[in-house]
Amino acid sequence: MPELPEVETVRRGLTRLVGGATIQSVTVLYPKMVSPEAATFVADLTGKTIEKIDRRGKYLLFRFNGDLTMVSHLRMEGKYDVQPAGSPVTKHTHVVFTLTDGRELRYTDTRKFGRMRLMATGKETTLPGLATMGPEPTEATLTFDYMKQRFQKSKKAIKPFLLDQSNIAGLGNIYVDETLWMSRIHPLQEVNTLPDFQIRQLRENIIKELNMAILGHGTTVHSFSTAFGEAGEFQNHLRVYGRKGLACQRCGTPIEKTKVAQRGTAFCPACQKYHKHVKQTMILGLTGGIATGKSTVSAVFREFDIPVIDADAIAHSVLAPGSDGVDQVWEAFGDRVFEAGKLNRKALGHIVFNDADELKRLTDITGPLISAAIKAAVSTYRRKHANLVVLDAPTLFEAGYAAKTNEIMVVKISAAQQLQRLMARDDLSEDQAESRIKSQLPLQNKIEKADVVIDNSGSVETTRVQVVEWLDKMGFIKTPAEDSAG
Ligand SMILES: CC(C)(COP(=O)(O)OP(=O)(O)OC[C@H]1O[C@@H](n2cnc3c(N)ncnc32)[C@H](O)[C@@H]1O)[C@@H](O)C(=O)NCCC(=O)NCCS
Ligand SMILES: Nc1ncnc2c1ncn2[C@@H]1O[C@H](COP(=O)(O)OP(=O)(O)OP(=O)(O)O)[C@@H](O)[C@H]1O
Repeated sequence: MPELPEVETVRRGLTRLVGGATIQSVTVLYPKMVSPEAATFVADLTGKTIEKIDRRGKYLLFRFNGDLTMVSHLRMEGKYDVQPAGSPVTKHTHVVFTLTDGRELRYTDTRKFGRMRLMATGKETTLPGLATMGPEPTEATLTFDYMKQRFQKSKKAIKPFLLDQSNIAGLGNIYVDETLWMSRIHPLQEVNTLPDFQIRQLRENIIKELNMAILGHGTTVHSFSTAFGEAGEFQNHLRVYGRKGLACQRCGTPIEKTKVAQRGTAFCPACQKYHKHVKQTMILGLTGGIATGKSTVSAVFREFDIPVIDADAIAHSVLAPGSDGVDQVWEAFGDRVFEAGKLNRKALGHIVFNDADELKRLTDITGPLISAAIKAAVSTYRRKHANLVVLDAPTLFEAGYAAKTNEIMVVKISAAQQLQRLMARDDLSEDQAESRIKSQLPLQNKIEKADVVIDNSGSVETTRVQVVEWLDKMGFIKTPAEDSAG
């Protein structure tokens, strides 16, 4: 069934094709499809000009001169196309608008579920579907305050809640699954258990995703085509819908498919966990390539008193003198990485960053220790009711921490800058720096998985501004009034 992006794609196409065209005659081949009854429908439209085509939710609103509006809903399979007059119609063509310029605007619908209603302009807002319709998902119309007060009142599962057009206009099965995946929300999560940060994420993801889908001319998974008879392209960008059994593009876990409110529902069981109780603390994963600027970004969070869990520091502590980790490293690597009984990190680094098997041998030891320490730190901050905790981890994706976060921020710089900053900071040769960079997942790969990308190729201050903007957008910067109110 066409959702908002597909209907908007049709609206844009039709505006180009028939905006300004005048109707010479109308043939109704399936009278049940139109109202008022066919003879009046035809008489009222004859001689009228299509001044504009609007959209509200999944409804098309054809505006004619004489203050007439035709409300058209495509339902499951409805399609408009424009053909030269007299060319053969199909058995599924139900309404033909002959234009004065020798073309025909035709409506076809294999399922015959679509409807067209002609009425005085302005009256359409009283139609059952339109009268109760929720806000359009745009920056200006779908506000956080609206969502918050609406969400507080509902104990429904989020999936059917979002499909209900009276809450938010335009979403259907595909984009609900996509935006829930983007926001790490389980489709069965009760709406009133969502913390503020998830409402903000969901709001932003709905607006972003629908805009992207419009730019991609909609999604064709079944039969949708544009007014030009072409398939959409956005099906190539879907992350969960239609991907059952395939790896989650964020964490690698196979996507599952289940039924929620009678609708097929795809989700990632690792990224979209169901929570019995509200999880108030947002975990922001912060990553990038080596020396791209994670610590520089972390410093901004610390400036706002936001706790940062530093995976590198934890990695150091699990290999501290006398630790179990060091014993295990000695058993695995032997004396060659020890000097006077002390672990020689540089020597170990030299081995592991030049040989993937050796790196795996090391991370098989350090991985579980680091992971347990991160888990303990997160639990501590949750108990303290922190609103936001940053997990700064260079190997966030490689080590499998991505599914444990609510959002991922990637810090990027150009390849040349990365090499130069790494060589300068760690006093490495070009070869040494390159082999460290190569031992990590390519930066571009991380950027593709990111929810937000911080560009650190300019000054530190330019980077700071981007981080502060994110904090502000997510509601983590309190105004002085909010602060004094506690
Ligand atoms: C090999 C070790 C001893 C080298 O120590 P050294 O003091 O020279 O470097 P340091 O620990 O400060 O790491 C520097 C940078 O190397 C990169 N790096 C470290 N470990 C890895 C890894 N497993 N995979 C890819 N890159 C890594 C990161 O970008 C990190 O910021 C050390 O990096 C280590 O113990 N690595 C394994 C632990 C780990 O996976 N750490 C990452 C934390 S999530
Ligand atoms: N915007 C910037 N302009 C110039 N130099 C910068 C900028 N941001 C960071 N640097 C420098 O680049 C180097 C790497 O930055 P930083 O230490 O923040 O990276 P990192 O991603 O935390 O590194 P690692 O992967 O080792 O943890 C440092 O020497 C830092 O001072």
